[in-house]
Amino acid sequence: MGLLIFQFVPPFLRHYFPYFKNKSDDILRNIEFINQRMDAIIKRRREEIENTPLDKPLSNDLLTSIITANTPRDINYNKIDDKEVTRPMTDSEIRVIIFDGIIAGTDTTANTISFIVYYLAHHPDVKRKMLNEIDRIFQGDKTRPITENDIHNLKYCEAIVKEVSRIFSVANSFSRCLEKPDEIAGYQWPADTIIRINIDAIHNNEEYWDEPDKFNPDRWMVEGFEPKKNSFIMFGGGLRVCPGRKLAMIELVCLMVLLFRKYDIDLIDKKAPLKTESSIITACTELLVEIKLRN
Ligand code: HEM
Repeated sequence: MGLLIFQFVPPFLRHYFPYFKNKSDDILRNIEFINQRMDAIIKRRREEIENTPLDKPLSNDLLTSIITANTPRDINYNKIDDKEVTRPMTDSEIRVIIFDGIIAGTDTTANTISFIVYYLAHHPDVKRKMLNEIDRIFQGDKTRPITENDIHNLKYCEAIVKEVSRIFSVANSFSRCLEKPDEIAGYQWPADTIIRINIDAIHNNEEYWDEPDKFNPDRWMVEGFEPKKNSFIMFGGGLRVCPGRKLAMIELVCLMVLLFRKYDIDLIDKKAPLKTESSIITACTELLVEIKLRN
């Protein structure tokens, strides 16, 4: 709603029509609150970094990496000779990056894991195969940290993430604006036309996918399999492709391991349809599950 009101409701209505004014004022107050909180967090971390001697390690997290980028703490410091590209980032730039990550990277992964749980419950053969992979790699150890090597070996888990996202993508569309007039699908379009690219339609198109309606993670396991160009766009594509795609994949595969190596998760009601609501993303509105410790 926040995004939509500023995109579609003209400033006059937002400034003078009480219904829209109250809504937009509310959102602006929330943004102000979030900005202040984030600025305080950034300031505190900057101070911690500045108070840590150069030869002592820093904590290994995104905020620290962004603050130290292009400073002597950065392993790539001085490797590029362009002063504008290589200056450290200001607090407001850092805030925007972190905010973008929270906005774009929270609901997307959270809803995708819900869809994964739903599809696994409906495909016991796939779930069994996934558990075999997890048990083979972790040998029944339910607590050891997941390593980078494990992530590379969890191929079937990755195939499940891709297949769930192909058949039920959390991002249902994304947009592009034409810079100049162009022909698309046999029609002429003027410059500045906004095109919405329908991810679901492309992921379910028979021209690109064999049996598109079939939930089949094994299609991703075939040696050398690559989807046709631009036919798998869960993360968009081109210059504006999702910058969090690798992080998202790692998060989702790790979450699958953390949940399923320790717990048996099933749906309370297998006959209930997946309840969702679609706007900018498709969100899961309810998923009742039963969680038991695995033997
Ligand atoms: C399952 C998880 C995710 C999905 C399905 C997803 C999907 C997408 C899609 C479809 C786009 C539009 C790309 C385009 O226009 O070509 C996008 C953009 C973006 N995503 Fe993600 N995303 C996910 C997770 C994340 C995470 C974890 C982060 C960061 C922590 C992130 C940050 C962003 C940002 C900042 C953009 C805007 C990029 C731009 O406009 O240049 N996303 N994402």
